[in-house]
Amino acid sequence: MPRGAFPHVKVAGGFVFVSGTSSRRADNSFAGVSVDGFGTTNLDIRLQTRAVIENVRDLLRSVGADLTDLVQVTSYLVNMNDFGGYNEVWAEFFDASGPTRTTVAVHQLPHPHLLIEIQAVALLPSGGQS
Ligand SMILES: O=C(O)C/C=C/C(=O)C(=O)O
Repeated sequence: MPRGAFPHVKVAGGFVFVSGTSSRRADNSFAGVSVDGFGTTNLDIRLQTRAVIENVRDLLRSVGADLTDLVQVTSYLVNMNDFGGYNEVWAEFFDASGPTRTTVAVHQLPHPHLLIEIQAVALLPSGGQS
């Protein structure tokens, strides 16, 4: 469920628009977040990036598209020091034939445990024709 009055995904004009997506799971916990025996919270950019891309993939599949249909991605990192780990996991899913990409660092994301959020646009495989 979105945490506000907006959809996770919207189809318009043959394109699929995916709202800012995090590593949030259905139970509202986050992938890539763990708390050790001392109560210290550890955030993992690789696990979060993988979960975010998989969440985007699930949203695309819910409207008949997939990661291969992505044309444009904007990634928001809280810390550009995470760029290496993020980029490494990105390469597990995409190569230079994948979507155009812009990566920026932002001051904050909607939850303090989030290191990354991704917003994306895909072209419906059918071009919107049914
Ligand atoms: O909170 C999330 O899991 C994903 C982020 C959502 C937004 O960017 C938003 O609420 O606008």
